[in-house]
Amino acid sequence: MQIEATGLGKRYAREWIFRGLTHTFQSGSATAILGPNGAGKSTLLNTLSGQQLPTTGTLRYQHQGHGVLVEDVPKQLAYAAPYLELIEELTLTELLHFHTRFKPLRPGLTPPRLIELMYLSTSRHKLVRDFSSGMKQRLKLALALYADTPLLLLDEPTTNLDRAGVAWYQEHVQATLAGRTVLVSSNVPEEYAFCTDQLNITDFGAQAAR
Ligand SMILES: Nc1ncnc2c1ncn2[C@@H]1O[C@H](COP(=O)(O)OP(=O)(O)OP(=O)(O)O)[C@@H](O)[C@H]1O
Repeated sequence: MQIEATGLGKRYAREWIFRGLTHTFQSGSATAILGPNGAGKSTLLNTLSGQQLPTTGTLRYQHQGHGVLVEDVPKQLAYAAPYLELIEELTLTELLHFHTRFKPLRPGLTPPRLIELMYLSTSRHKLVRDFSSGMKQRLKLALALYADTPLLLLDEPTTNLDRAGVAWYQEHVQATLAGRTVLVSSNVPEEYAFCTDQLNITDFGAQAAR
């Protein structure tokens, strides 16, 4: 999916978070959105994906040569972020069956196979509430990485992951990149080493916006 932002700006009350962003995220590209804590990376991801309205500017979306309305973007989007919750009162198997009714997995991939890919076979009947924070993060990432969507947003993807978890993320993000537009909000180089483009929010963030 291609996202074309023109003169994009976002303000909360009197505070501009970013302003004057004109940039095209090409179909099939992977872009790291960089900047210090509080610079506005998550706000930008949420604005680019149509989940928050911009204060100024316009966004246009295209997929396979056709325009996509902003209200249809959520269907085309997979998103993993620390502030997005899992349904914790379900078991892992129940959650995968429920979630994938709305956000199907890539063709040929089944929930049992996804459980194997996450190395969570022994926890398949465990309540998600009882998962460790690293297990929950691996689950959030797997649901996003292996969703059949042309747009993938990853906000601080290695939050709560140990070394093995980071290596798992790097392997599986690489395996699921092809044909997708990927945006990664990050401060950690190992999270976005695969990205071909970088956008530093401080170039059009709060400081620049004043
Ligand atoms: N709903 C909101 N209302 C008011 N201010 C907000 C809201 N959401 C975020 N902000 C402010 O916008 C600024 C940018 O926050 P944001 O979470 O986008 O930054 P970030 O770069 O993702 O930070 P971090 O790296 O710490 O996750 C912060 O000053 C934050 O307080």
